[in-house]
Amino acid sequence: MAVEGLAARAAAVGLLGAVLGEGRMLAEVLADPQGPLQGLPPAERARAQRLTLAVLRHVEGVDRLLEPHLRKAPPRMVRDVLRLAVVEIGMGGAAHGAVNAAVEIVRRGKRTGAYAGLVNAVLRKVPEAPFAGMVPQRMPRWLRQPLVHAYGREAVSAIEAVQAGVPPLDLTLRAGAVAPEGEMLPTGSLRLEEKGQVSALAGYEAGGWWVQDAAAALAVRLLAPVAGERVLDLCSAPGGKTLQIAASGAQVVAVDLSGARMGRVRENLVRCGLQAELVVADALVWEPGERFDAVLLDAPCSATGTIRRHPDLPFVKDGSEVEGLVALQAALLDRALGMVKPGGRVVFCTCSLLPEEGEGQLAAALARHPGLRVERVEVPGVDPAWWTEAGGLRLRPDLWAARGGMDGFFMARLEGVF
Ligand SMILES: C[S@@+](CC[C@H](N)C(=O)[O-])C[C@H]1O[C@@H](n2cnc3c(N)ncnc32)[C@H](O)[C@@H]1O
Repeated sequence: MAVEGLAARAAAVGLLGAVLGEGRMLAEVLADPQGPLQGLPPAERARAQRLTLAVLRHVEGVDRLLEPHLRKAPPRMVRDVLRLAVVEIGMGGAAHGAVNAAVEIVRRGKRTGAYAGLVNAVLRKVPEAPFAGMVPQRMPRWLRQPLVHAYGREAVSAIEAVQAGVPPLDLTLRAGAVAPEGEMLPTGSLRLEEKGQVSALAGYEAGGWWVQDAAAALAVRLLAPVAGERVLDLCSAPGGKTLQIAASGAQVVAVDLSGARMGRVRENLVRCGLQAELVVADALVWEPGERFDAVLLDAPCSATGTIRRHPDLPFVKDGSEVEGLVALQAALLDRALGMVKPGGRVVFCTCSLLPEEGEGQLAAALARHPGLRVERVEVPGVDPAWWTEAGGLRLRPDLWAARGGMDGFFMARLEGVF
């Protein structure tokens, strides 16, 4: 019997195995030509990816629901098949289609055929609306604990509730851009609920907009580049902020360590008809040969502010990289401060929720550089409550929760004598 959507579901199970079983980041698996998506047409690839993300957003609750029906732990692949079917039903999919596909995938598996009956029996016991009353998935302890300490239990639960949902798609627009229908956010980003294929959206070819989370778009607003200025974009790939700076009319020099990621900056610039000088280099050693009017440093970080878009992160990372990242961010910030003209400004930002990669970095930089000061400038649409006492912007997924939230970021504008 042919089961509709079997290939996409089987691929989703493969993706889940790579993330949950092998600890690989989803982006890396998706880009792997030998990965589970190989040979699938674009629509099926998109479906497999959508299903995988949905499962990763609900693993904890779904496992709790399955637990009473499993006398002993089934093989990992069988568990992922069960998780996928429950999530599909939870998302409103037809139960019979999800169950048939689950049974078929297990039946066809090399060592799982004997579990087909169990899968069928367990899934028949799943309630019609399995997500009802399900507690949002908690972040892992290494991350949750410092966040509870920084923001309180209630805020962390609110962050987790936002992370359980499918995030909207935010676009950054150039003046006069042809853009799809959406909600204009107070900060100027356009928010779409219904996404489909990005390249099929109105105005994509014309290049008047690009995808960038509303929170991410605020870093360049804080930098406020103006036409004719020389602006350095350190750690620039894949280039959302490079495009934004270039669109202001400033001359951008964009630096990134990764040649492959810089390729994406180039593609984005071409599509949008914008220009920037691209340099593939290590910002820790690169010498610009000039000083800039303004510098943006979007430093590498734990990316813990982006879990709603990357729900694989909590399953793959264990926090062990954070200490090294904090040291790297401080070193990059000192480099950035040395590349700006007297009287210029530096914006430091990270897409992290961890204070040590944000508020802590700011405090440490002020202690290292007594001539440095934090400038709190007017950014349209920014709620005054988002500013920290020290003058940084702390953005969290639970801000604008009813609208779908925003990525977690910390950003601060530094001026003075460096
Ligand atoms: C948070 S991402 C930047 C996102 C980018 N600014 C944007 O808006 O699309 C951090 C980037 O830092 C780059 N990076 C990491 N270490 C670096 C270094 N030592 N020098 C230059 N770039 C580095 C990474 O390759 C990565 O592309």
